[in-house]
Amino acid sequence: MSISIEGITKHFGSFQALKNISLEVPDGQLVGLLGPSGSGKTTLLRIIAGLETANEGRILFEGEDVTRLHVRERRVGFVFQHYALFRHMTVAENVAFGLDVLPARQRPPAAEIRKRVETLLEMVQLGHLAQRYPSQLSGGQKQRIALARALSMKPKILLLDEPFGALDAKVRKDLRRWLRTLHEEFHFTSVFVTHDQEEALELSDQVAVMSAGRIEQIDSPQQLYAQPSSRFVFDFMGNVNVFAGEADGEVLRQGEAWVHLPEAPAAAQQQLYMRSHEVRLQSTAASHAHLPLRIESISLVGAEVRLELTPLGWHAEELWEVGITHAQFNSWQPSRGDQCFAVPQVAHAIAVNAHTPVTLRWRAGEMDDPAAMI
Ligand SMILES: Nc1ncnc2c1ncn2[C@@H]1O[C@H](COP(=O)(O)OP(=O)(O)OP(=O)(O)O)[C@@H](O)[C@H]1O
Repeated sequence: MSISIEGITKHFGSFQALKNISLEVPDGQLVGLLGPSGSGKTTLLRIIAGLETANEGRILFEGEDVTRLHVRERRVGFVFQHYALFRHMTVAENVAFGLDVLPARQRPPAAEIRKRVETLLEMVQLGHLAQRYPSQLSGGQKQRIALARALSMKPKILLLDEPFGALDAKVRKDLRRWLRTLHEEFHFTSVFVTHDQEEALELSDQVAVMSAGRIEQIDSPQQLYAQPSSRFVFDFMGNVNVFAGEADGEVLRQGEAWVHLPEAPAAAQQQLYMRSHEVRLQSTAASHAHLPLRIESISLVGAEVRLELTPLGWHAEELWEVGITHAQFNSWQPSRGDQCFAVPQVAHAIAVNAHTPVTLRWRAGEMDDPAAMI
């Protein structure tokens, strides 16, 4: 079932929490609402659910206007960060709860409810815990039960508010993978809230990045990462290396550092944003960039070796961070205090008062000195 969000505005007194939000969630998609605390994610989710009313705008499910429908009539499933299971009920009773309390006319026969609960518990792989009480479950298990309970009403739409927020990193990762599988198998449409960019990128078909009550960008995870449409999205999507300089023709300079841009920029004051994988390190400067750095720290992070670097003879607000492979690390054998040069492969230029970055690429070949490559 598709969800259309059309021009939603929400005020709390004089404070405007949502500013003209529009978003299309196609049938069967999983859409993540990503943004810092207070950006309006939960408020938007509650408006979709019918737990909160908007001041302006409409919500449509499969083309039908549900803006004025009561939460019960919208028939959506919810999962919240805090599992909210009933402590005095067993796992099976918790999952059956929504069905048990239906008016007699709508309630399925007891045998069917039992069967449905069994199927749901199998689905979340917790059939063997049916007779336990919530206090006897781990956090991850409780959250799976909460999900089974939300699915007991066979919702076509499932809304999740930081569903894995309170769990440790390993359990979160397992649950994400498992939610994705469930989603594909049962084909519901989901909107979930998170402030964790890794979670949003891993789970979503589309991510809506929110900031101060607005949607900054809606895109697939790949597109969002490759082509952030604003400075805010860039900053929010994880570590980024910044070189701020003054353009002199095609050359951007600051202190002893310079970068020869593929073309002269429109404005003199520019910032180049480069993600860790868009920069290489060399033992000498490349022909198009002179960005000397000193190694501050070296840490092994899973499959890569991450270096933190300080600019030498120029300034950056934050340390630079570049990842290299273990093979590169082993042949180079760098130590703290060693010097090297950053070589941008791709950079995103943002003029000082501008909002939207321009992506710059240097032609391979003119870029690297093979002898100096690390
Ligand atoms: N009932 C309310 N009354 C007044 N202000 C509210 C109310 N609910 C939310 N707000 C305000 O609206 C803004 C958006 O809140 P919301 O909970 O939607 O943000 P969020 O992005 O989900 O944040 P978080 O990640 O911290 O949960 C916040 O500034 C919040 O203080």
